[in-house]
Amino acid sequence: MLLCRRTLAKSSWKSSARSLGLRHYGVPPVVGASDPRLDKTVQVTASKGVNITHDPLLSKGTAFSLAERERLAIRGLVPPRCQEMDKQLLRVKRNLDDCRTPLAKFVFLSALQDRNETLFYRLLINHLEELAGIIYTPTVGLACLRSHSIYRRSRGMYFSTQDRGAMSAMVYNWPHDEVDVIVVTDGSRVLGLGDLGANGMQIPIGKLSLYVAAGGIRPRAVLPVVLDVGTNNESLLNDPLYLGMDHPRIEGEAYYSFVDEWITAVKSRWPNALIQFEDFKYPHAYNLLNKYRNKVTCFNDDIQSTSSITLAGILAGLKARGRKQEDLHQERIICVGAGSAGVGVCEGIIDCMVAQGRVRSRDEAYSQIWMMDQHGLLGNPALSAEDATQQTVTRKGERTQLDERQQCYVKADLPDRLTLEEVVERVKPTAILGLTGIRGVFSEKAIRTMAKYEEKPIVFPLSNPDTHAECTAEEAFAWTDGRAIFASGSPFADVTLPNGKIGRTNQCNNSYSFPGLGLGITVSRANEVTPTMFLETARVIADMASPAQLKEGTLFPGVANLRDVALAVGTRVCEVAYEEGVATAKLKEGEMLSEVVKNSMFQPEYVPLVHHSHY
Ligand SMILES: NC(=O)C1=CN([C@@H]2O[C@H](COP(=O)(O)OP(=O)(O)OC[C@H]3O[C@@H](n4cnc5c(N)ncnc54)[C@H](OP(=O)(O)O)[C@@H]3O)[C@@H](O)[C@H]2O)C=CC1
Ligand SMILES: CC(=O)C(=O)O
Ligand SMILES: [Mg+2]
Repeated sequence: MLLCRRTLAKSSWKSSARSLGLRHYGVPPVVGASDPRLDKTVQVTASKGVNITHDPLLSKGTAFSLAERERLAIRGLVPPRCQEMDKQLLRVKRNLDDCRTPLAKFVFLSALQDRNETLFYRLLINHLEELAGIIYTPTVGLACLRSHSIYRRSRGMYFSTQDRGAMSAMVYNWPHDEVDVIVVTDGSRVLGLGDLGANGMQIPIGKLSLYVAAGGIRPRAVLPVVLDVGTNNESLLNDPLYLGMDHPRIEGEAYYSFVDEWITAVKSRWPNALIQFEDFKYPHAYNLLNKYRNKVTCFNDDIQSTSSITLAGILAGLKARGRKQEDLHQERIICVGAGSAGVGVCEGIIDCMVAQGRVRSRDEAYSQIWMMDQHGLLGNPALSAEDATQQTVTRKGERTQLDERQQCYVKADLPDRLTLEEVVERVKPTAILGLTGIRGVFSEKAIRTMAKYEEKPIVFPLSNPDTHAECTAEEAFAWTDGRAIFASGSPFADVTLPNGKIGRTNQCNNSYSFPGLGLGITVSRANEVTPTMFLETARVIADMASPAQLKEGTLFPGVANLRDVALAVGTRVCEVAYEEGVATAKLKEGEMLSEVVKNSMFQPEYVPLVHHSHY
């Protein structure tokens, strides 16, 4: 049907709209309207012509119908044949498969996202398992390292030290009034790759792509942000192509007041937006979380959603061993890494032990976790001097003062700075977690010793990307005679064991938790992110694997099912928001929360585009 723009009266357009099966033709919705369900029916736009074909949120590439081409003034601007999404998917997948390297695939997918987000997200959802490893860890790590070389087009917003005093005006440069989720980094600890300054932008972009693909947040309602406070990375500072500020990081009061100006600016324009702090180095990560957690809707991904998924992995691991989740307090856990993620993960485990009511005090829960940093065990310095058996290597540099969070884990009965091998021999752990960013920290000797005492040791090298994992899957299975319950931060392939059986690998990454958390918080419009939300996220995910999967060592649904995981988590988080009185969205009488959450999830489909003058 060809609709002629010039002769189409408003009333006749409405009847034509009805015949096209459009549901929202009554009250003109605005672009980016607050009800996400509007996006599924008809999209109203003030744009025309190339402003549509060049807008990744509006473009359909070759799929504009003749009627749309006519009424939106794009006749002749695209090839004549109207080719629907199935053919487009065929084309982009073939082109993607032709890319020789993961980084080339990353660049290809970024370009697709920049010209047609609907197609990008459909492709991503259809091939989530394969493509998550490109837009997210491990390839996103390489993209961050090379970001200044592969730069094509800007996405998201940068706020830098030259923008002091201007941020409250700058937020209005963003073209969308509705922002549901902001992921912000200062690039100070990007995965396990260290300080990458403004190159860190690829992390918020990748996280938000998963917020959309898995969590069903609308693409137009996400905002990736870099706070460019400088970098201490000499090689970037000396690189003429580097795109960030060319000075060392600001610290102290200058740093915190910079972040404060940004938070104030963001909240003045988008008071309901969820802010996810990402890849901030320790202790800034904790300081910012503690400063803002009761003032704005925010959480720290590395601290809190990592704790949810790691706790889920341990709880599922207990079931895989034939134990109960309530046996958590009997686990002896070594956590190698005492930074944001290590401390955050352990706090989640402690919270769970306390919530399960199986420990008499929080201190009793702390006694089940042995924490290590690069200097070794957090132990008792007075005992180190006396301990004759201690083989502690001479370690360079002094440990800076442990803060009150880390102090909780100090073991008074063990010498300070014991090596991993020494700790394993003395503690006989049942589980070991790696959150160091350092490849090879789990030594063969340590894991073999662990496997002497525990039939099914939980071995979780959680650092990203894969090149920075504390051990590989092959190593973990080889050193435990195939008995390890294994999960890593970045994906590792299953391992064929010498006896022909398969050593199952799991990806234990916060990508299992943050999309659902964001979904539940967005739908409920929670004004606070509560500790229960993280505990319940863990519980929901821990219960997802079937007994048969657990028996063979599979702890979670595969990455291909991230959308189902996010729906389950999002529904529970939404319920918690109402139960705890932090939800501000009104529910209609008789509405089922699970249906509300499900229906709110963005689906990448082409919807009819309507120019607003037609209303
Ligand atoms: N799987 C997932 O979902 C997630 C994984 N991570 C990964 O966790 C890692 C750490 O992140 P984060 O905690 O934020 O980083 P931080 O920099 O805050 O902490 C790193 C910690 O590792 C310790 N460390 C460094 N080298 C060694 C070593 N050789 N032996 C023992 N400990 C060591 C550091 O000790 P010291 O203080 O003495 O230097 C520090 O305590 C990153 O690689 C990240 O990718 C993070 C979040 C989520
Ligand atoms: C996964 C993640 O957030 C990290 O490695 O930092
Ligand atoms: Mg992170």
